[in-house]
Amino acid sequence: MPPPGLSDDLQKFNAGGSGDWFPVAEIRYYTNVFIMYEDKILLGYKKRGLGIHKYNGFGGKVEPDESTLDAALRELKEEAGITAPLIHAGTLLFVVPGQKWAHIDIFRADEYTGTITESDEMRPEWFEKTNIPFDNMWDSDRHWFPLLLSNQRFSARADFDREGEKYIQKKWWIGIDSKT
Ligand SMILES: Nc1[nH]c(=O)nc2c1ncn2[C@H]1C[C@H](O)[C@@H](COP(=O)(O)OP(=O)(O)OP(=O)(O)O)O1
Repeated sequence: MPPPGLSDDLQKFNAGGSGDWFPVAEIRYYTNVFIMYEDKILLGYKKRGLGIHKYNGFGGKVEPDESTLDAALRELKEEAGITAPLIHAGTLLFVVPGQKWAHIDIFRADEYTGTITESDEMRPEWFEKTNIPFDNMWDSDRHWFPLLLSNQRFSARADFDREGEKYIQKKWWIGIDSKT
């Protein structure tokens, strides 16, 4: 059974961790964009803020007056200097006790236009798809990346305990979204 917050008709891909799911909280919407090209994927090294020193896709909060897709395009331009024909790849619920749930819409594209440019927030860097720096990324990503890379839509939930500045993954559940 998928955990609270995910739809009932997902096919389980993997799950792990222990304990109870954290209680329901208000949702805040975010985006995250991954650009692929041939055998490579573009990640950004985060230079400031939450997730500093981790590699991630390009993204951030959805503003009240914009669609999720518009937010994803805006963040891709702001953080990496490019634009791309984005496809919705999946969603991730990032849950930390005492905070709003982050509902992250994840997009992918296999091409882009513009010149990849470092920003104040992110330093873009290409990685071979066979050599992704999972040890230097959010811990949940290694569990859903196989679906992102194989073009299978997914919905995932990852609950993290917070210890000071550190986020420690406690429990996760990844499902394949076969509706689309
Ligand atoms: N790849 C990822 N895997 C994961 O498990 N959690 C992620 C994630 N990317 C982001 N998160 C979580 C961390 C954070 O709580 C939330 C939003 O993170 P972001 O880095 O996108 O947002 P920012 O706070 O930088 O937003 P902006 O200031 O609008 O750029 O989602």
